Amino acid sequence: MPQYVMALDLGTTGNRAILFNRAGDIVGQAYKELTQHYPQPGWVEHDAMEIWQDVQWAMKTAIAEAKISASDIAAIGLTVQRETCLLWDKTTGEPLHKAIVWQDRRTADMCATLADKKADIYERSGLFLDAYFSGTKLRWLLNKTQPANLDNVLAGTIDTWALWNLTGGNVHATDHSNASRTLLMNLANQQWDDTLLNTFGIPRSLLADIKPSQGIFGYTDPSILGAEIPIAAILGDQQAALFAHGCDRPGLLKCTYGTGAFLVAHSGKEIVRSNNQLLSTIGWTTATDGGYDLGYGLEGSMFTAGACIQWLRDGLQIIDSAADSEPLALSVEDNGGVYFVPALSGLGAPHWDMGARGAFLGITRGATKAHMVRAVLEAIANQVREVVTAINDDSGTPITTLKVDGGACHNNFLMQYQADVLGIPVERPAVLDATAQGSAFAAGLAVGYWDDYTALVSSRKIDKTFEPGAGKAAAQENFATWERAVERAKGWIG
Ligand SMILES: Nc1ncnc2c1ncn2[C@@H]1O[C@H](COP(=O)(O)OP(=O)(O)O)[C@@H](O)[C@H]1O
Ligand SMILES: O=P(O)(O)OC[C@H](O)CO
Repeated sequence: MPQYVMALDLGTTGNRAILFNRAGDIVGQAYKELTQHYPQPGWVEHDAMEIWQDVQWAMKTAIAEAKISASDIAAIGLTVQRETCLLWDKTTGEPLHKAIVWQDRRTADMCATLADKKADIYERSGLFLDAYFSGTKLRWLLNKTQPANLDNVLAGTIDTWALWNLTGGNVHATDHSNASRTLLMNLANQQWDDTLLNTFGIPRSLLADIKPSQGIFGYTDPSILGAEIPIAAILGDQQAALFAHGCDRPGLLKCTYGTGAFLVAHSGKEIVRSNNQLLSTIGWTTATDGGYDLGYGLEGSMFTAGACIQWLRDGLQIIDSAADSEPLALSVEDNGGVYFVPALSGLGAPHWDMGARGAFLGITRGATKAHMVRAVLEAIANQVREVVTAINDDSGTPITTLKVDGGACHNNFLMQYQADVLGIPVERPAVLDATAQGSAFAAGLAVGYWDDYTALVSSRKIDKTFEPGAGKAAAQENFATWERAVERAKGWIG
């Protein structure tokens, strides 16, 4: 009997495969960072072939590390960076162009031309008219590549691309949580919406079938791993983390600090609309005999979190590794008056300003790289505070603890400052890969490998709870000054 569940976590920064045993422990994993392409300012692309090659490498390496065989795997859960999308030729399997990443701003002008449709788009999709989402990206790709024969073309987000390849080109599908990020799905009936398809000029024939997040999507082609393994869950990575944290009802929320930071609250079985510029989205859906169960979410999407740290490492080259940011930030008493606005891809929630750009303010002759690194880490937490304030206002019940996960949560300085600036405890789990864990849990539950969701998520261990401490007053002051810096950076372009 198969003894493991595999998660495939295809994030913006990198792709990983993780094997979980029945106790929910990790028994093998493999990770490869993904090449980021920046062909022009504000543009970000991924090579979809590189993603698929890295997925195959990660699966095989994790299996080898765990010393198991593919037939020991009961199910695969797939979770992905959302909104990033591509077109490919189904006869050759070749992408027509690099995938356009969610952070990419190239379609900001296209969004401006659709401004009169903004209210209708929000009403139908729950999303704002912003270059972040897939709708305008797919239109840009069609304009650019001008496919001669649309019958041979398929479109998809990264889950759809990976699923199509995993199944040997047999299944062209996505799940409700990923589809809800495209600007093309009607949030109320969970189908592709003809008016939205018209607005963005996307032929329906290019799009994947939308299926429940938890349920069988297909089986791996035996030529890949030597076994036919069911792909039994697909979720957007933020929704997968929501699932892992046990946030399955209103009042429960989490924040994931990966490339971006995403605060998502479960909002129940009805669509909840925000008064504070948060998105309405799908949490996840679960296949049932006659259809599916459905849960919605409210989301504050912050485009740049760990990505700022990657930029300090690769762009400015003032740190050697992401982990170096912690001792550097702690090497100075405070930020020395330096503030950073993390608008490297514009600003998401709660500002939704595609024209904002990143900024350092308050630099004097005494500023050092330690002050700048500290300012960047503080900025990541300050933007989370803005979104927590928005969620608190929408729900009317202030949150009392923040559950967190994601790569940047390794940073103790960031977590402590987050607790200080929020004035509430921040709870960090032992397994920070909650996105992978959530997709594994969802897949394992779908095939009966596990049978009790509540028991499973309750068995997760907490690594550390960061309580607001001596830095609380200073953090509150910092936040007030930082808000002024944000105002200066808004509307910089256009
Ligand atoms: N110790 C650290 N301090 C701050 N940021 C970190 C640290 N370790 C990793 N990161 C950041 O976390 C991000 C990777 O996290 P991950 O959850 O894997 O992201 P994704 O799912 O977006 O690929 C990178 O952007 C990296 O810069
Ligand atoms: O790659 P991540 O984990 O930062 O997540 C990306 C989001 O899904 C974008 O919406």
